[in-house]
Amino acid sequence: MSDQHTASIPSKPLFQYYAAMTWLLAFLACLYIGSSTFRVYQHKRQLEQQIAQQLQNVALASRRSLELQLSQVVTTENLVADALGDHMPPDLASATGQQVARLQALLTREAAGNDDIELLGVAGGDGRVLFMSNNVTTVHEGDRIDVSAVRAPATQAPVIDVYQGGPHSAWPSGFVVTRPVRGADGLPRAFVFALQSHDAFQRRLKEQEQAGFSLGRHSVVAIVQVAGNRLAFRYPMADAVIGAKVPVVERQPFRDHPHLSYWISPYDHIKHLVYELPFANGTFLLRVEAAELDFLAPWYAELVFSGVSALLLLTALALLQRLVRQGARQAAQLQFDKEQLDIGARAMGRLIATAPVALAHVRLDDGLLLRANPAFGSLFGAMPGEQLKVAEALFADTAVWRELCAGARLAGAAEGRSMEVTLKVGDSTRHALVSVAPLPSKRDEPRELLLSFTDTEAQHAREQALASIAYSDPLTRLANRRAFFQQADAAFAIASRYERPLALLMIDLDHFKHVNDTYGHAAGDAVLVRTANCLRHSVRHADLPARLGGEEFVVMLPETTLAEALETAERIRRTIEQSPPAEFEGRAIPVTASVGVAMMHSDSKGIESILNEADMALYDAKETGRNKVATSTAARAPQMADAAAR
Ligand SMILES: Nc1nc2c(ncn2[C@@H]2O[C@H](COP(=O)(O)OP(=O)(O)OP(=O)(O)O)[C@@H](O)[C@H]2O)c(=O)[nH]1
Repeated sequence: MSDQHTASIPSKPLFQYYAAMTWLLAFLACLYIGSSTFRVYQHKRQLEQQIAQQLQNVALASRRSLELQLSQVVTTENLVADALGDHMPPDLASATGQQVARLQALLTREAAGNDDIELLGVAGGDGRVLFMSNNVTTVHEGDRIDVSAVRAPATQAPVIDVYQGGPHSAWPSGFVVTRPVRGADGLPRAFVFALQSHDAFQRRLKEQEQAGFSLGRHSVVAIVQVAGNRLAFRYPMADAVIGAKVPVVERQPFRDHPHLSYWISPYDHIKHLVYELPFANGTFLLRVEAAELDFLAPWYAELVFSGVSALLLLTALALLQRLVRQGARQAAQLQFDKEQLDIGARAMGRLIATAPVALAHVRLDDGLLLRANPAFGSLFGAMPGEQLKVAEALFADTAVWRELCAGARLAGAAEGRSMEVTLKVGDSTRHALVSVAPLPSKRDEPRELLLSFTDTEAQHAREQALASIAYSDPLTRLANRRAFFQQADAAFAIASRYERPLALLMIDLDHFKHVNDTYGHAAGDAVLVRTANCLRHSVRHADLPARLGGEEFVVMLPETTLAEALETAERIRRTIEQSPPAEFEGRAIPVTASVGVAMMHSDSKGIESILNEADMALYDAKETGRNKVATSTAARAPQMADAAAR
């Protein structure tokens, strides 16, 4: 009757495997984050390098552009010399009108023929603008250009510089090339200057781009001049934000590129990627629009981001670990409980298998035997699988089975019901104590029962023996005095309640003392036994013969009239007298008996009183000759006789 435990519980080592897998995943995640951070860092450095290289190319392109203009200026210088001829005045301010007109015409023609040049002009020895190739609203005669760098006698090379508009000019500054025109004494008499046009600069950038320079979606849009830490100058196309008004407060140089750096404005926190171009008159910056350069955020920001991600991931993994550990603990507990249950189930199974009590698991509906232990098999010789219905197969009275089931249903699962029953075992019967307990069910109504059969046959036999000792006369096996009074009192109660007739016969052997004296006590006992047998055979099944003591016998006759009682008494007397006598040592011992008859009547107080009356009638029988039947006085009374006759 053992049960199979089939629940699948993960084993502890499996959870340890899960835990190890989680840690491995955590390690791999950290490795991935670390490597990706490193790759981002590497990528960033590559980008920086690329951009620095490209911006350097732009700077070089600008220089080349200016050098080109320089050659133009050289040409122009010759033209100036040609225009002035040998009559170059010490100061151009004193040039003749013809010379000025000719010079102006030459400058205009040169400027018109050169796309790179916005303006060609001539300044006097003090740097004041005297002539210009064309009239532009932003440059005026009288504006001053800085010629200090080219004034020195040794300086022959043209100076590339930035022109800043004069005090009255809103002319946006630009790259300017200045070249001294020296007199025979080597001193500069005038300065020829050329201003690179904005278009030209853009064109140069484009050429550079076509030649391989590319910043993807980013482009150089402004050249600004920086004085100290302030933006002091801007190229015409610089946007409004990058103006003299916006201070640059933070500058982050690129590690491996000293000319390349981020400039961070507090105004909008935009990073401006700049390449610094050193010139004589200040530092010029090539600026790249930075709004789209966020991907160039410092590498440590990426690291922090990755670190936070890793931290979150590790926290999640730690939580997962905890859950896994809890699960493992619970699983271990479950495993332990399961093992305990298994041990309990095995012990219970062994107990059931070796129990001397027959146990059976039975379906309540039809009493079909489902399972049973070996003791059941040895008691009943039947086992499950034989379609055994216990009600019909085992119970001598199927009503008892129904009563047991009803009791078990009422009692519920906690209790059971026990009953002493008579069971069918093969062809015979056996007494057993049957306990019925309903098995717990998910539904309210129990569907199965657990039966235990305790064989009480031996006990029953013992009880029967004890009862026999307690209630029967050991010599004659007739009911003794106690048994007689117990049953006679009950019969008296029923007869008086329903006014039914009840008769008592008192029988006493005649001269029994003589028998004892003559043949011995053992012979007397044999006579008593024979007398008891005579009584047994002379009365009905419903009558009660008993030995009250000595040679004194009594017979109770329920539902018996006086006439019937007298007839029975006479039959007894005759039987004792006429049936074969008891023998002792080959000698017959003839005996006779006297019988007193009494009837229950309206004044009867109980069995004792009727017995007294029978005893008195017996006395009469003895007194009047023995071996005869006598009736009590009360029974002989006419009214009593009538009643008894009814
Ligand atoms: N053998 C034997 N004798 C018993 C037993 N019980 C009583 N007796 C004897 O029965 C005799 C009864 O004798 P009495 O009461 O004097 O009566 P009786 O001799 O039968 O004379 P009547 O009754 O007047 O005819 C006594 O001798 C008792 O000892 C018994 O169990 N066995």
